[in-house]
Amino acid sequence: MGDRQSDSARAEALRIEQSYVSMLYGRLDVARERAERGMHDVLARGGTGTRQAVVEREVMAAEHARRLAQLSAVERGLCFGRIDEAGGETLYVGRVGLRDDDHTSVLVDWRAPAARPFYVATPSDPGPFVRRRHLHTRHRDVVGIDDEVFDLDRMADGDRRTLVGEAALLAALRRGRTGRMGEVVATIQREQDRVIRSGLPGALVVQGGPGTGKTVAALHRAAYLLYTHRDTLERRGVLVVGPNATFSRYISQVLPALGETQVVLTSMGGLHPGVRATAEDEPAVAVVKGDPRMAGVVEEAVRDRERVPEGDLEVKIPVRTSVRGGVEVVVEEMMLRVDHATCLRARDRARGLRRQHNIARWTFVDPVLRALALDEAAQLDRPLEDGDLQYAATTLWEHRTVRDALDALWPEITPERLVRELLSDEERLRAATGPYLTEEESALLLRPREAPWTVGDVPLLDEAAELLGEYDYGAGARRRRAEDERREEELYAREVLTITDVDPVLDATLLAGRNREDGPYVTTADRAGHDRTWAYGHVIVDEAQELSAMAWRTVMRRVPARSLTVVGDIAQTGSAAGARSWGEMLDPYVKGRWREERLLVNYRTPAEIMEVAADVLRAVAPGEEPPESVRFGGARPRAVPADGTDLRLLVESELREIEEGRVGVVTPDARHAEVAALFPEAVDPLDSPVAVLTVRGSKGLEFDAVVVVDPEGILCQSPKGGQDLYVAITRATRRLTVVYEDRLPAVLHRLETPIT
Ligand SMILES: Nc1ncnc2c1ncn2[C@@H]1O[C@H](COP(=O)(O)OP(=O)(O)OP(=O)(O)O)[C@@H](O)[C@H]1O
Repeated sequence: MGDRQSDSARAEALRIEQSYVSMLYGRLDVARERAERGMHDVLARGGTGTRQAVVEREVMAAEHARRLAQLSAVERGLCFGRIDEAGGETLYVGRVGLRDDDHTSVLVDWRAPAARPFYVATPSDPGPFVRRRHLHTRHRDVVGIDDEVFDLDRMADGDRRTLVGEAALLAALRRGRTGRMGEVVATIQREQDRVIRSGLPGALVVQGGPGTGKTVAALHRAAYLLYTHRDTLERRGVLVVGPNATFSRYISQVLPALGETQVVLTSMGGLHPGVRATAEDEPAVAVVKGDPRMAGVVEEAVRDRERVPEGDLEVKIPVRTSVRGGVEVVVEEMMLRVDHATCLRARDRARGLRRQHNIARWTFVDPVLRALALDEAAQLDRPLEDGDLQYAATTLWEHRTVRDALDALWPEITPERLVRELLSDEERLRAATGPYLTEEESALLLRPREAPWTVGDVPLLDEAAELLGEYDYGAGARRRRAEDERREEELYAREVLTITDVDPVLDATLLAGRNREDGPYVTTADRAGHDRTWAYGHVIVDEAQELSAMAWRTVMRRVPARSLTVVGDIAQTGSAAGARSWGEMLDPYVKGRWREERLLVNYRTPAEIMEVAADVLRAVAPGEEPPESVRFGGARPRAVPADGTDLRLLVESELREIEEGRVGVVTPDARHAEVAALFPEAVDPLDSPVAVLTVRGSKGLEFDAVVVVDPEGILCQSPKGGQDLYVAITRATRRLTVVYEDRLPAVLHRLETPIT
C-alpha cells in the first residue's frame, strides 16, 4: 500500500516537472529560432556599405552567433533543479537564464545571485526555503527526481504528498568514470559554492585533501567569474595551468559543457610558446632548477653573452675579390681594429640603458661598427664626411666576418639557444652559476646538448625571454604595430556596441577580429595562448603544490593584476622542488593579499579506502587530517602478493567487478615501462578501459578501480615517496588492490590480505 502511494507520488511529481521542463525547452527553441533568424537576416544584408554599417552588421552577427553557441551548449540538462520557499514561491535553476513572453524569469542561470540558495540552503540553515529538488533529465524527458527537505512542517500539503528520491549527490558519485571530468552544476556543495563565488581580486587558495572537488570547484569558478565579470575577463581571458597535458585533456570538457570557451588550458610544460616540455628532471636537479637563485643564474648567463675582446677587436674584411671558375675568391684582405676601451665603452653604454639584451644589442653594435668604419677610412686614407660614416658602417655590416665578430661579442639570441647552451656547456655553466650556486649544484645542471626540454626548463626559458626581449626586433615591431591596429579596431567596435545598445555579452574582441580583412577569426583564448607576454585577467593553477619557486615567477608574469585561484594540497606535494606551505610560495607576490578556503569532504574515495590512505598520511605528515569521505561501501581494499599473482588476470577481474568504468594501474617510475608492456591495449590514459600510470601521471585523475603495483617501490622512489603512495591510493572511486613484492609495507597493515 505504502509503495503504491509512493509510486503514484513519484508519477505525479514527474508529470508536474515534465510539464514545466517541456515549457522551458519550448522557450529555448524560441530563443534559438530568434537567434538563427537574426543571424540569417544580418547575413542577408550583404557585405558592403560604410565602415560604420559593416561594423554594425558584424556586431549583430557576432551577437547572434554567440547566443546560438550558448543556447546549443545548454541543451543537455537545461534545468536541473528547483528550490521552494515556505510561502509557495518556486525558483527553477538551470544552465542559462530564460524568460517568458512577459519577461518574467522562468529559469535562473546557476551563476546568478538568485540561484545561490539552491546551493547553500541546508537543513540546519534553510533560510526561507523548505525543499530543494533535483531533476534528472535524459534528452528532454524528466526521468528522476530527488528531494532534500529542509522543513517538512512548513511545506504545502500538495508538495508533501509528492516528496520523492534519494540524495542527488550520492547518485552522481556512484556513476562509473568515463575518463573525462564532468561538470557538477546540479550538485555543487555549500563549501564548494563559497569557493566558486569568491570575489575576483587577489589570490584565493583552495586547500583540500584528495577528492574534495578542488579541481571541479575551480573550473566552475572560472565559469562563474566569466559570467559575473565578463567585461574584464573576456578581453583578457582566463588561464588554467594543470600538472600535465593528460590532465588538461581530462578537464577539457568541463568548461565547454558550461558554455565557456574563453579559457586557455595548459600545463607548466606548455607555458612557453613553441616548447612542449614533458620530461621531468631527477629530484635533485629539479630542486636546483626550481630554486629562486636560478633567476640570478639566467641573468648572469645573459650578461655572459655581452662580452668584449680580451685586447683590441680585430676583423679581417675582403678588399679585392675575383671570380675563378665561377667562384668568388678573396684576393686581398685588410685587418680592421677597434681598441679595447671603445668596445668596453660601447658595452657599458648598452648595458646601462637597462633594455633587454636583443634590443640593447644595437646600442653596442652601432658604435663598434662606426669605429671599424673610421679605421677602414683611416687605413685607406679616405676621410669620411658625417653622412658617409653611417653608410660606411652599414656597408661593413654586409661582411660576414664583421657580423660574426660582433655576434661573438653580443649575439642576437633566442631563449631556447641561451638555455640549451647554458646547460650543455661546462664553461658557460660555471660562469653563470659561479656567483649563485655551489659547484655540486652547478654540476647537477650539466646535460647533453640534445637532451629534451624538461618541465623545469620552462621557467628558465621564460626568465631568459624576459631578459632577452624580442628575437628579430623588426618582426617584433611589425607584430606590435598590427596589435595596436587591432586594439584600435576593438575600441571602435566597443563604441559601436555602446551606441547600438546590444547585449553586453557580445565580445568586441571577436568583432574586431572579424572586421579585419586579412586576419583569421581569432578568439581571445587563441591570441593569448600564442603570446608569452599576454596578461590574463585571471589565472587558475591546479595541483599548485607541485610548482617550484621559479615556476611561480613564470605564472605570476602572466597575471600582473594578481587575480588567481591556487588549488592544491600541501600533503600531496610530490615534487622535491614543490611547496611546503602556501605562504612560502605566495608571500613574495601577494603578501597579506591571499586568502584560504578549505574543502574538507572527500567526494571521490569511499571511507574504507580513505582509512588506508589516512594511515599513510599520518606516517608522512603527522598532524595532517585526511578529508572525510562522503560515501561508505564498496569492496574492502585488499593486498595480494606479486608472487603468484598474474597482473593481467587481476586487472581483467577488476574490470569485470566494476562492470562500468575504468581501472588505473599505478606503478613506481622505475617499473612503469615493464608494467605498461603487459597492457599493450592501454594506449590512452583517458580513453582506454585500463590506464597504466606513474604516480605523477595519475595526479588529479581518478578510476573506479585502482591497482597499486609495488608500494615499497613507490615509497622508496623519492624523499616524497610517502606522499606519492597517498596520491596513488586516493585515485580510487570504488575499489583498491595493492600488489606487493616481498612484504607489505607496515603502513598498509589495514589492507585485507589473503589467508596463508
Ligand atoms: N559537488 C559535487 N557533485 C558531484 N560530484 C562531485 C562534486 N564535488 C566533487 N565531485 C566529484 O568528486 C571527484 C573529485 O573531484 P576533484 O577531482 O575536483 O577533486 P580534487 O580535490 O581536485 O582531487 P585531487 O586533489 O585528488 O586531484 C570528481 O569525480 C568530481 O566530479
